[in-house]
Amino acid sequence: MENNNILITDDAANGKLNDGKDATTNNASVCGYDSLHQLLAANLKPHIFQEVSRLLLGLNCGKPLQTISLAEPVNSLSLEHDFDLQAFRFHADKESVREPRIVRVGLIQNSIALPTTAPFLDQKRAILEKVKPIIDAAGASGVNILCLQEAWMMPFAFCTREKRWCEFAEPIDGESTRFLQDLAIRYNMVIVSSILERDVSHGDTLWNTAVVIGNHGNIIGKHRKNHIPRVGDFNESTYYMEGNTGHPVFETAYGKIGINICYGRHHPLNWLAFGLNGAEIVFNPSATVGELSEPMWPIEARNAAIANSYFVGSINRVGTEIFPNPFTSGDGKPQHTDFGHFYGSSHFSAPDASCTPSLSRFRDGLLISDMDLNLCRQLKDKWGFRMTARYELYAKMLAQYLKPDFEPQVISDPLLHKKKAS
Ligand SMILES: NC(=O)NCCC(=O)O
Repeated sequence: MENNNILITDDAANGKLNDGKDATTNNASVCGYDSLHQLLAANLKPHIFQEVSRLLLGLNCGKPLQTISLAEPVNSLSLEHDFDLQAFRFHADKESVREPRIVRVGLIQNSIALPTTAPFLDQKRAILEKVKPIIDAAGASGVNILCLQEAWMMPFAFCTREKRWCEFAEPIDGESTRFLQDLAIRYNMVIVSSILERDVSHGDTLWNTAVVIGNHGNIIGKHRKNHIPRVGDFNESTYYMEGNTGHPVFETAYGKIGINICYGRHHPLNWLAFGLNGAEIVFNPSATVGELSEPMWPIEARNAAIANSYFVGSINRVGTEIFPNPFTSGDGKPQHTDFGHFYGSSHFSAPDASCTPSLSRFRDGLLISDMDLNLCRQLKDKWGFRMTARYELYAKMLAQYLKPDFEPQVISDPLLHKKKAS
């Protein structure tokens, strides 16, 4: 079947793709492919694919995003431990006053390692063990800043509402932080680790927290998730409250970073606040499922990067996690034992509207990107979003809106009421 110069085979139209892969071989795949990008690359003629990529991924400094080839042992690690590995480079224009500020950033997505019925300590240790070779690959690639997915050290059990999963919580300097501190020192790498935190100084309170570990293994600080979801099976408010750390930006050896944890990505003001505090890269460690959010996933982060003139690193976990006891979603539908499929698809977005292809929808993965942080200011100079933002207008509007006697500014068509009256 030939359609406007795009090759769509009859097999593809019927669910079989033209390399013989069956669209149904892996439910979590994109018609048999790891990602939409791979599906398009394999099924479009090269010149069509180039044009589709220009529109889908944008251009960086007027060109398609460059890939980077990584030296051994990185490729061997990815083969041996079966994780997706991709690497790209975002350029900025050459400036005459400032030197380029190139930083290598990594994102890791992973599934859990043992069934959720295994003893909790075994589950956590197995995840740490599984993620270690991926961190080693990041370290061997010279990654400067690495971010892991939301609550990477445990199954995302917050769908169950069962309190026993609280046992996975750790203090800021707990087991998983200590594990990462050693790796941060070994690889001279900043690591952002999103954990279920137990705040022992405040009555054993729980938080959803990102710990920022410096490249000398020191704990630079923490940020607690600002917006807690109450959607679908995301029953996180049963476990922890809205964060109390504001919108900190951490000045690290490699750049200024912020962390907008998962559901916070739906809140443009949350993204804005990290930008106002000077972030150059904002990470979005997430845990979200296909049915709920997949069409939103590539849009929100990219929009945040554009609107706030910074880079965004989006990370989502992978796999389907089955829990021992069934639960319902309060929607009259049958009870079930899983959240749905965590669709991975981690990627980077840049302030110039370009973005990388996504990692696999169903495999563990490491995404690496070099980024010249000079691009942030170059985009501020070009588009002037900060200058033209009219913050004073919105500060006034929000101050009004927060008052109990707020009245929406609506100007009704007088004819509307006349018609209603007659
Ligand atoms: N972990 C989390 O906040 N998930 C909420 C669902 C979503 O934001 O897609």
